[in-house]
Amino acid sequence: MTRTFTLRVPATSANIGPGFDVVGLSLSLHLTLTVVQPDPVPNAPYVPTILRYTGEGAAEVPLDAYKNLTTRVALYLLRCHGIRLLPSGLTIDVHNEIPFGRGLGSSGAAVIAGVLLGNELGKLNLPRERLLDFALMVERHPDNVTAALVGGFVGSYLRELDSAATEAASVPLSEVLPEYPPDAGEDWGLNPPVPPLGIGHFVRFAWSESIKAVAIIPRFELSTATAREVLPTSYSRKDLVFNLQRLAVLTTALGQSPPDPELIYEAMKDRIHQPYRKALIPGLPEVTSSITPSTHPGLLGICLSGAGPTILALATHGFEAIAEDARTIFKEKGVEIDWKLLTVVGGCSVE
Ligand SMILES: Nc1ncnc2c1ncn2[C@@H]1O[C@H](COP(=O)(O)OP(=O)(O)O)[C@@H](O)[C@H]1O
Ligand SMILES: N[C@@H](CCOP(=O)(O)O)C(=O)O
Repeated sequence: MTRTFTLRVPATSANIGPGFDVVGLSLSLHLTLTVVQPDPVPNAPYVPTILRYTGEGAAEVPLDAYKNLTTRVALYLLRCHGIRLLPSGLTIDVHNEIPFGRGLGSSGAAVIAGVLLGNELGKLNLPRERLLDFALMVERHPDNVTAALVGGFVGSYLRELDSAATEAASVPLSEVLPEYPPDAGEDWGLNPPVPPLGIGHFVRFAWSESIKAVAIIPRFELSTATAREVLPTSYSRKDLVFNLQRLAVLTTALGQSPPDPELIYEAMKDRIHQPYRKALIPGLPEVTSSITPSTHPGLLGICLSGAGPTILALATHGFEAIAEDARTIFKEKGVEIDWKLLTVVGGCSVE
């Protein structure tokens, strides 16, 4: 019997100021895949996957299943379980609400969609902790993928691995997700790098229902890879302590009702990544320093979303004033924006 299922994965905002590569928040924009898997017909020729795509990124995303990030991740999972190809005759309709390269976790969502897809197609029944291991072999910082997988306000760390496991987890991405032609020989896909067990660990923090997220989204893309290249490889003790102090407070402060703007605004400041990324995002320091709880009642805190260029303002009210004033500041720097009022949502689903 033909099988149809739907995968839904939320957008995420990583870091929330001081929690670089540590915390993430799942937000109400989704990547949705509707998958139709026909019954296998014995001895019939292999029918390649049809991938259709609407919404954000539709003009640029590859529709070849061997080039598209989501289907490549699904294939990686399948290859690790002895299945060399996607099932014959598969049709995947993708609708995407998450803008590409804006710091809202589009690639993390695509990777989580890929592990869910592989898990379903291969009937692997892997628990979500194991799905996270596979996702982490592709997206190597845990903040986005963990929040997209489990939902809510999430903190995560990568376990210290022994030297063999470290080596296994450090293989180049090109070996995890090789691009290859659909007519590759019978030997293709044997011995993919299987992830070590239990790479990522996470915990969900409380989240105050009254807090909404204003995503102020510049109309330009900034790849996460580029925004990571500008970061230093070491930091001063002063800057590390600055972030650790704030992160410790923030993880509890955002779950309190009513949330305290005095505490949160300061706790969302960062010295580990935002100062280095300002050269890539004209207007970033001006927006984050001039929109404050005293100038904008309802604002709790403001930070770069993920690697940017989106700015995330957490607030209980006054959303439009926050976003329109950010628009004015960005405009002075020659940057046009769109903004969206988002809520914190649950993690991915399979139906
Ligand atoms: N739904 C998707 N399907 C396929 N590829 C995707 C999808 N979403 C994102 N990507 C890939 O990820 C890239 C963006 O990733 P990245 O630079 O990490 O930015 P982001 O902050 O949006 O995650 C896109 O340019 C595209 O190559
Ligand atoms: N911690 C990462 C988060 C990247 O998030 P994205 O949504 O921009 O992919 C970083 O800051 O580099």
